[in-house]
Amino acid sequence: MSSASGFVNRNRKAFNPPEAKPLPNVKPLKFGILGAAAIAPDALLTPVKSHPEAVVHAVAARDKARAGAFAKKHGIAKAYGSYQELIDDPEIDAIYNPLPNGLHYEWTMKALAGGKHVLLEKPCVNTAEEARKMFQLADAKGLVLLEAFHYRFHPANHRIKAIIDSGELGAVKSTKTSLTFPAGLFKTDDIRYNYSLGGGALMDMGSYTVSSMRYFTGQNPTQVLSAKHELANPQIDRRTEATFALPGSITSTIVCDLGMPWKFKLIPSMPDLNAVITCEKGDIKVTNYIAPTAYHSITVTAGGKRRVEKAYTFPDLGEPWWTTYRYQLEEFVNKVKGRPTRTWITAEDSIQNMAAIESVYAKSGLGSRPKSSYVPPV
Ligand SMILES: NC(=O)C1=CN([C@@H]2O[C@H](COP(=O)(O)OP(=O)(O)OC[C@H]3O[C@@H](n4cnc5c(N)ncnc54)[C@H](OP(=O)(O)O)[C@@H]3O)[C@@H](O)[C@H]2O)C=CC1
Ligand SMILES: O=C1OC[C@@H](O)[C@H](O)[C@H]1O
Repeated sequence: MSSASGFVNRNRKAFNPPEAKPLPNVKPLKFGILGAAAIAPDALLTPVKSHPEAVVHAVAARDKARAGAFAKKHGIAKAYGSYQELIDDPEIDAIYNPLPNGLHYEWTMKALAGGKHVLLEKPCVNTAEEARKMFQLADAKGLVLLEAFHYRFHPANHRIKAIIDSGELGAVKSTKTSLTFPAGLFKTDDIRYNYSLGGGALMDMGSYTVSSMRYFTGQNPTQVLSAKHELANPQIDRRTEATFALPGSITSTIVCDLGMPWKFKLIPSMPDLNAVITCEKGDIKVTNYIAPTAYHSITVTAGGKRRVEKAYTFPDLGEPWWTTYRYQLEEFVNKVKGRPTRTWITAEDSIQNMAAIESVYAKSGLGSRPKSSYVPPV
């Protein structure tokens, strides 16, 4: 297939996937969604269509009419006017939590207390301490809790990691992971610009740049060497650039931006969705590690030679049109059903990611996003 027709076919099917037939004699995993959030269609509603063992059974919104309209639009059986009512629905097995970051802790704790598995949007909470408490509760209850770092589940990112781990290029010396978008994508009243809801570029786009830095190097940072923000308001970073020291004399740079100013106020700046991993004997340049289904390239340069790789499927799993979210759903269902998973984001991984994010805010002086005021019952 030519790369142009491959691009068109992949992206057409990614948004309109062929529908899977339910498996005979298998009880599907029933999801409930907290909030009629903008990300829910891409992250869960479309992926479940091609999964034979998952359905979205209910949605809750603070306003019942909003939940009803969302349910009607997406063919969801039930709509609730409060999040707790949905958690209390005995038919629901798993909660998808795409609430603003500052509400992740409270509603994930409540969902776990209600005996539900949770697929939780990134970043998992506002602080590492809250992350630890949440994963402790999941563990104590024997429930699955996954921070939805969907990019990790895609074969392209597995391939990058495999090239690094093969030793072909020698030890990693430095990395740069970026995620920047031009101004105009998010309005000024967006949750991302709201401090009390856990906003900030580093929390939003930056959580991926920190996560991918930690994934590609296989290390947690030991020190923040520099942290620089451009502010949208006194507490909110519109852009963050930071450098870290990691074990093995690795230096890593992250760059994230919620809205880069347009050039001459006329030309939108190009998004940067790229990663560069520089090793002793060569380097890997990745375009679009974050949504590789759309397109991506993995360019490996070593010993005067250059090759370009792509990976849309695993040899034994996936379709070229499977999105990162579809691969993630596959593993979430596997985990809940007690089957082996090839990719997982562990509790410690999520906790360390939050710790690294907080360390940047501490270095710059901007400070961590506020802890939740929710106190779980003893
Ligand atoms: N995995 C991914 O690719 C992406 C993940 N995300 C993550 O998903 C989460 C939601 O992002 P997104 O869908 O863009 O956000 P939205 O603003 O579209 O949705 C957030 C939802 O939170 C609910 N909510 C509850 N309390 C508040 C409040 N005080 N203010 C505003 N909303 C409130 C609203 O639900 P209600 O319907 O009840 O009013 C709303 O639907 C974030 O954690 C973000 O980081 C976002 C985009 C991409
Ligand atoms: O998770 C996300 O991924 C894509 C971005 O557009 C968005 O801001 C972010 O929340």
